[in-house]
Amino acid sequence: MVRDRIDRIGVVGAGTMGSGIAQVAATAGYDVRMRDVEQEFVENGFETIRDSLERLADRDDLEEDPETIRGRIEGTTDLEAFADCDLVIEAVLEELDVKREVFADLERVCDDDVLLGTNTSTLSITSIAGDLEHPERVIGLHFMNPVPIMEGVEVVVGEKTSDEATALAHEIAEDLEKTTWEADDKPGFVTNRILMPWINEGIRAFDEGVATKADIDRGMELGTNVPMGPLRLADHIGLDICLHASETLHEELGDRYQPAYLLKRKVEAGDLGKKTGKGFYEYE
Ligand SMILES: NC(=O)c1ccc[n+]([C@@H]2O[C@H](COP(=O)([O-])OP(=O)(O)OC[C@H]3O[C@@H](n4cnc5c(N)ncnc54)[C@H](O)[C@@H]3O)[C@@H](O)[C@H]2O)c1
Repeated sequence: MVRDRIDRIGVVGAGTMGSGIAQVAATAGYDVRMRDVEQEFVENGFETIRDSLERLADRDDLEEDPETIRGRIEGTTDLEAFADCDLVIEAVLEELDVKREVFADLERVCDDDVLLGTNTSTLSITSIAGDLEHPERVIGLHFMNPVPIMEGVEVVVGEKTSDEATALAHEIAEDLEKTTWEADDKPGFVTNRILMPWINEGIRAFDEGVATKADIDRGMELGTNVPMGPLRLADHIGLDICLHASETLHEELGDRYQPAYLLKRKVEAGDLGKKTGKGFYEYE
């Protein structure tokens, strides 16, 4: 059984994705509790939300004023704040042990009929829910970055996820003005299974001198009608995140998912893409 009346949504993690999920939930009219481990991280999350709402308001993309939307989000470091949430979405670090711990805590604090979503990019939903008493209400709700802009949400169905939980996950995502597709709990789901080898091949093509980085990106943008070529997209995602996702897929799916050498070297050098000002390109 999962509760289908959702008034209050909990978000675990106030980082890039957690703050975005909190923002779209509040924009859709839900009360939101956004939790991180330190107050400073909660404040950073609010700053990201403030900037994003202001940009959307400047473009006339909001139906309410930013302050009203922002006022629906309560920031906290207290786990017990999730006790009266009707749905909780986890967006903490991409580490299986950390996520399993978060879900064990959520199972303790939340009622048994509360749907629990994870925003994992590559980890198995079945493993995340493995030790729980009620794994049937755990599902992948894989939002894309940046959450307020990207329309898609990948719904990932674990071995034990119930049909009822799956139907509710689609419904909620659509209520947040997103469009969903569904994937089985196989490594990388649809998106990262196909995206990560594409990015790695773009990096190898650059490393092996097939073309300049600008021409690799231009070739893929104009030649295949994607908005960003592989090197520019990797910089936007973060090269450390691409490497981590590629390593997880490599472990699960074998050699065809081996990360490119140059991706590893860039991460070792601390050139992580747009967020550090330098990846394959330089940023102001
Ligand atoms: N960044 C992306 O492009 C992207 C896209 C899709 C999915 N994801 C996935 O979303 C998840 C979050 O990624 P992110 O980029 O937002 O990471 P992030 O590092 O920006 O944020 C993670 C936040 O979680 C917090 N945290 C860690 N343990 C916690 C706990 N026990 N309770 C509460 N908060 C905790 C951290 O302090 C941090 O603020 C990951 O699983 C990632 O794979 C990321």
